[in-house]
Amino acid sequence: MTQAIDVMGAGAFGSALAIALSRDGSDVTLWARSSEQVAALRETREVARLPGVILPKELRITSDAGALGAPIRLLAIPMQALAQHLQLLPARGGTALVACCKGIDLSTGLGPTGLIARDAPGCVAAVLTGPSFAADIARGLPTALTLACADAQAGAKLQSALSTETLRLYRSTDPTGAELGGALKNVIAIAAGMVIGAGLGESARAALLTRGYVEMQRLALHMGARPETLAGLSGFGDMVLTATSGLSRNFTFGRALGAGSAPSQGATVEGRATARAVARIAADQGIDMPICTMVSAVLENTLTIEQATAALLARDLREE
Ligand SMILES: NC(=O)c1ccc[n+]([C@@H]2O[C@H](COP(=O)([O-])OP(=O)(O)OC[C@H]3O[C@@H](n4cnc5c(N)ncnc54)[C@H](O)[C@@H]3O)[C@@H](O)[C@H]2O)c1
Ligand SMILES: O=P(O)(O)OC[C@H](O)CO
Repeated sequence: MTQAIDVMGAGAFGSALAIALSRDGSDVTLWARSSEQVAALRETREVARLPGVILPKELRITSDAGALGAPIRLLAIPMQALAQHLQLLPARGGTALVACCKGIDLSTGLGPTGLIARDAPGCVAAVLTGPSFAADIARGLPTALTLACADAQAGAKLQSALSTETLRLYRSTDPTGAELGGALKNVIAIAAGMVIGAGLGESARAALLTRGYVEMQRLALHMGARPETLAGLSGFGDMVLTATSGLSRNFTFGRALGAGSAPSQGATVEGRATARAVARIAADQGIDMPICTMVSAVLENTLTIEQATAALLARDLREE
């Protein structure tokens, strides 16, 4: 049976997922925010953020939320826009809302499934996350992601509906761990970019990733996540991709800051807001998160990268 899926957000990731699922035979509707964007997409079938990629002709494109109604809705919009989006464009009860964004909401400290539970209580909350560049998914390159949903039965159905020949989903019943891994790795990727941009070397990056991963685990476990989730695709896997690739917006943002040059404007760099949210949570709840806190301080201009590096190196010596 053909599966109907709505994808909200016609940026890089939403478009890539819509393309992959449509090619796989699902009945996909891609929702974009403005009628101008819809008109351009319908006319050219090209996505500005995915150069060279053409939208399949079967894929419907709309800005009319009234035209949506599939039992599965993917939410591929920036994290800080999710709360408002859920309130302005509610889904009918029973819809599976699959968050595809990575971050922590600044005003509430909630992750995407927490916001869905709060703002769409009659819906199923799930998160799709893990190491993947939109361009790779759109090109049909092999990719593995985590589909996490607290309801095991609903999660298994989503895993099956959203997997394709090249997009392989592993399921988890730990959305807290999956979404925190995806959020925190962006902060670590910014830090890794700063290290490389500032010329501190590959050894320093390896040390930072290892200690950054300890911080990811520390915060996530404090929030009730399972350690194996952090060790999986959504945590360790995505940290490796994002903190080592020049294709990552978070890494390249940090690298530009480290090199003392201006980061490119207009890119969705989720780790910026997440760093602030994490620094706040760490201070409020007394969780030791030195790297994330330093990233936040550098972004707030209260520390330079040199000062942050010196402060991290001067911490008390400890057991690993
Ligand atoms: N691009 C990737 O490779 C990739 C991979 C995995 C996950 N993600 C995640 O997907 C999410 C979206 O990233 P992206 O790469 O598609 O970003 P993008 O900048 O390419 O697109 C974002 C989309 O959200 C829309 N949008 C912005 N503000 C909005 C609002 N207030 N209400 C509704 N829609 C709004 C924009 O119009 C745009 O269509 C992020 O959380 C990102 O971490 C991206
Ligand atoms: O370009 P980034 O840094 O937002 O990373 C994209 C994805 O999250 C990588 O998994």
